[in-house]
Amino acid sequence: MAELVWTIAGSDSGGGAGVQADVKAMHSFGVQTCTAITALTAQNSLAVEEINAVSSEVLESQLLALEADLKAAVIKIGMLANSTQIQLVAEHLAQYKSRWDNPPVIVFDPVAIASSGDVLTEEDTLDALKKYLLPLVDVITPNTQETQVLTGVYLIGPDAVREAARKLREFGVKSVIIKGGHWDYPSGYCIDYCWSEGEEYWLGNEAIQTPHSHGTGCSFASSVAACLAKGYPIKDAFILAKAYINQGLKLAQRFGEGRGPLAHCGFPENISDFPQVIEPGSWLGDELEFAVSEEFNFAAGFAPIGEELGLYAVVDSVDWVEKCLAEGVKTVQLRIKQADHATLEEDIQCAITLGEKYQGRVFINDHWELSIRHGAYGVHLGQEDLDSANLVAIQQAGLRLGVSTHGFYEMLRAHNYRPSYLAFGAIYPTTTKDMSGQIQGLEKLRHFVPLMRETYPTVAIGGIDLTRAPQVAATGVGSVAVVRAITEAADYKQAIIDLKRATGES
Ligand SMILES: Cc1ncc(COP(=O)(O)OP(=O)(O)O)c(N)n1
Ligand SMILES: Cc1ncsc1CCOP(=O)(O)O
Ligand SMILES: [Mg+2]
Repeated sequence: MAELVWTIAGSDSGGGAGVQADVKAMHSFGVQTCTAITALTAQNSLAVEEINAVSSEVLESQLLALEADLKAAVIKIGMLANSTQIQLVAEHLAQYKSRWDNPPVIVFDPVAIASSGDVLTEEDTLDALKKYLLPLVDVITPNTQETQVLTGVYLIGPDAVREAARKLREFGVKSVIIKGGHWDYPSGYCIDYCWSEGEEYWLGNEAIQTPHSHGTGCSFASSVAACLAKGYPIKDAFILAKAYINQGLKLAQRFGEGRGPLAHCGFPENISDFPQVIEPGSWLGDELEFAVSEEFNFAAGFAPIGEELGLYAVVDSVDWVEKCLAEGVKTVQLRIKQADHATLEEDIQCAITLGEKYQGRVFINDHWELSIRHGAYGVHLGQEDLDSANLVAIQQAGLRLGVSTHGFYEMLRAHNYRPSYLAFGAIYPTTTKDMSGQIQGLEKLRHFVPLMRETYPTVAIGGIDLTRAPQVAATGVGSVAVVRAITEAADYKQAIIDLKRATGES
């Protein structure tokens, strides 16, 4: 069943912004949308001619109808025409938050100023917003101007952006996304910022030059809302919304004499529409004056593998490495997690030698220094390891690098390093490792694979067994990685034959 999202916003008769944009963007991400209209604006591509706020009764009748029967997972709020509407909506939201079994996530796009420059709200709304609405908001998505109006902070650089986000949190907002479409810092780039649960995320890409950008703010917030309803973490909702806007700006057309609307073209499927995850030490990171740690040793472009990895056995002993290689598994990982494993170096050395003997690809999990020392085929690293491992040394030693990713943000972060392969996980719940909160499912895997398979061999891992293997392989992923499906099989030799057949390898 599709997830339900409401938009409480104004109607744009020109069709480019407001609820019209919201419904299109939400549809692109596959959620069901309900609407509560706050105002009927008379506008076209040139200007907002008139704003007719609906009465409190009309607005409330819509909310009452929806709350009685169509409760939302996420509620996106756009234009609220006056302080009476702000209070009314806030009262309802407060009730939903306290009374619903599953309280809705509130995404607020503080539509203060339309892209044509017309002010869409009455002047006394600012105080009402701060007093009644902001304390209920989970995610706020202001643009540069709106941020400045709400916080009084002029966005002259990254520290000012952080300071503005801190001020917004003081109003009670939980997470903040500040859109950089009008920021132009560094010149010619569009930089966006997200703060959530103590973490900050920066995304950037070259600004897309088009006059046809009407409705980008509404569409961005609606994309975030839809992705949150779909269960994506905020960092993934952030990057997907950004990719959606980039895609829509590239394909936007003129309608009328003024600014045309953003194009709505479905779930973003082209890697070139995704922004860069900005990290310390990158060019954009330097431009934004990100602090670089002493251990920093960025490297990108690791030795290629040249083909898909096929059935991939992830095992915890040399004995299992040999058993899998001997049965014709072409990719095997030695994953020893005990810190005090007495024979660690010896085992790694043996696994590497076995890989050479059977002409298989043996990856070593975590232990990159020993992998370099003994000339492993490759190493597999997690996201955290990317901060601490000596990537330059791994690259210079010619080792292949596999990187774990859990979602779109991590996938785009890993892409900065141009590794030898990308792993997506965990696809299903697993007892092998605590992956709580990181289960991706098949639907997300279906989106990851086409984005990356032209550039990298791709691997799916987590909870995959013989019954699930065919549907995982059907996503087009190049490799299925398993632990228990081999090591806990009644007959591991038969399991290897069956898994290979189920994934189309033989
Ligand atoms: C093929 C493959 N994919 C993902 C992982 C997980 O690696 P990592 O994130 O480093 O976690 P640990 O395995 O170290 O717990 C993997 N090992 N192999
Ligand atoms: C190491 C790892 N990384 C993500 S899930 C996982 C474990 C997969 O094990 P299993 O195949 O037994 O579910
Ligand atoms: Mg690891």
